[in-house]
Amino acid sequence: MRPDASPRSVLAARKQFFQHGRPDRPLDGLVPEPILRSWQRCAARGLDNAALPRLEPLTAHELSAITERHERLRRLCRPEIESLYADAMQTGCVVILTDADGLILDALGNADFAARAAQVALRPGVMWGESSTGTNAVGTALVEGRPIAVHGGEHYYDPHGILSCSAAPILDPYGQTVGALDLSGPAAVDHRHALGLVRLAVAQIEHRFFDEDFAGRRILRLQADRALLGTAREGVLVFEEDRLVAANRAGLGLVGADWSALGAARADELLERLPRADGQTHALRDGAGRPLFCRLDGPPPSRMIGVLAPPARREQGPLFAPTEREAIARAVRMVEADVPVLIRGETGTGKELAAREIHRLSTRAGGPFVAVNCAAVPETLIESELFGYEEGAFTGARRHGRKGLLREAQGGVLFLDEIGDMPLSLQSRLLRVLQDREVAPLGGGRPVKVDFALLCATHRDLTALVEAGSFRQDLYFRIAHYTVALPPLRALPDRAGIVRELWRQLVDDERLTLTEGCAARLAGHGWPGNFRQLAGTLRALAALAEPYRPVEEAMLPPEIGTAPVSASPSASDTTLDALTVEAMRRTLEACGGNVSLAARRLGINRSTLYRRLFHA
Ligand SMILES: Nc1ncnc2c1ncn2[C@@H]1O[C@H](COP(=O)(O)OP(=O)(O)OP(=O)(O)O)[C@@H](O)[C@H]1O
Repeated sequence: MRPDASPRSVLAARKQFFQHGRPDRPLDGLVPEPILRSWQRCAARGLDNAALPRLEPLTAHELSAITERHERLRRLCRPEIESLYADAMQTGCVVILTDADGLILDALGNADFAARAAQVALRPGVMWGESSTGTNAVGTALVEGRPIAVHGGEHYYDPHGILSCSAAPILDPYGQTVGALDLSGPAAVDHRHALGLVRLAVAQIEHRFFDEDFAGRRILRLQADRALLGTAREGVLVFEEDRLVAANRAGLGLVGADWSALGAARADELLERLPRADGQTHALRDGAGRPLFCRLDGPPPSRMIGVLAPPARREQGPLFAPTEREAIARAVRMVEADVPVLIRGETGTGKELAAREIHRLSTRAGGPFVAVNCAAVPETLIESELFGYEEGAFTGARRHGRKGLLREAQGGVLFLDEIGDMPLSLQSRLLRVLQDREVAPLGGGRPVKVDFALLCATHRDLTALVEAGSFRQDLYFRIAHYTVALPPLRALPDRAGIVRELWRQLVDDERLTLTEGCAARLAGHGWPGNFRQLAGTLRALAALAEPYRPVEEAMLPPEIGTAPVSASPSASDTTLDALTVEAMRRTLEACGGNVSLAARRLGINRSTLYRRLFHA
């Protein structure tokens, strides 16, 4: 128990506040100010302290969807949770991580106390926001926006008097609250170091956000105490084109600024100068003349001031989860052994990208990759396209005939996309080619030996097509020896991570970023069009975004992420469409009507841009 608020004074305060019904009267310092403010907020909401709080725990399914949305937060917090866990085990506590609303995502720690804590619903899936659960460390820290300890009777609800809790909000580098970390134990035990431990852990977690989001960028680390530079207690400020774009609380405090300085304050308004980016400690003064120790990490000076550094080369390439990567690696071995591979997955799940990846990783990488979309080529042309023809084979045939795509894939990979749409007659011809390993062009030419690896893809259920008689069973057996099944985006773990990584890959401007909340909402959406649809939306958001103003949830169509993750296309798709067209218009305007330039910026074809804007 904290020395400055004895159980007796808290009891007296409760009596005065709850029994004598004097919520507006100061309690003469019987409880700390933030606790009194919180009691007053709760009383104003009509919460009854003597009753049990109304709890509506999430179902296991809902909880798992929400924890998945917060995968990045959980990942970045894991090392601190684990080290606090060791402490919690010894002191009979639990470590708790919540989202920004106070919903418990994880609770780890001493089993005895965890069982008692569960009696007051201190467990995953339960909301500990102040408006529902009264004064408590998590909820009140989130409302007050700072670390807070709530001991025993300081909790609003009587049954929570068995708890002693210390919590601190976790902020991202843009000042957005993304969650809270809490250490809770029995009220009877003295946990005087708990708040300090939680504070330190949160400072470390917030540093980790910087390490991940701003690796290789201009990060200024600062402290008034030289010995604290390089520790979790150092301040952090990030500058872009000499303007402050991200910070932690300590960093802002040290230069006398607040969150409104982001995107607005220039380096020379906050500090006498920026030190050289040499990783050395420099002594300088802040804007008000107070001494500080600073270290600037990041790109060399010539790229630092005034000029936006050219974007660092990003890690490109498809995003596949470990399971799919393993399936692709096995597919490569199949290809080496001349076994055809079938790639299955809904539209936009990356079937063609997977096929290209298999080609890239195989010993056929030096050979061609020939892709044919069996659904897109007219039935009348597909035979000649694939098998080629001799000169004069039919009216309109090219003078010297045509080799055909099967022969063009010689030494490489032939990728037959939408194989389920291949006409039956051609299926027989393809089967013969696969058996004989030779192609006879239309018009009676001599058969030619072919050597290609076959990859096929489909979003359809080929076995159902076989049963319906529209797909040959023998061809099915021939092409489906080994199958790579690509899951829909909504079934993948760490979708927030995927959203961020795809954003990094698609948006060639590091000044444009997404807030945590925005990434989480995007991650929670169902995306019936999978990666293709998500990529389109991210491009649209990027076109609407402003430098140094992270894209916030408010910029998303309201339906995104609020509907449960489901397979069915939702009404949001029409809004997404509108958002896309709006983004196209704005980009075209920004490019002075230059369609080619606008299309390049959006990463789409000119023809697509024309079609969407002028023939909508
Ligand atoms: N794993 C991935 N990582 C990154 N981007 C992806 C991934 N999968 C798909 N995409 C994006 O989605 C677009 C569509 O991918 P792709 O054509 O490979 O999908 P598909 O499953 O073959 O689609 P369809 O069935 O409609 O032909 C790509 O251009 C790319 O922008």
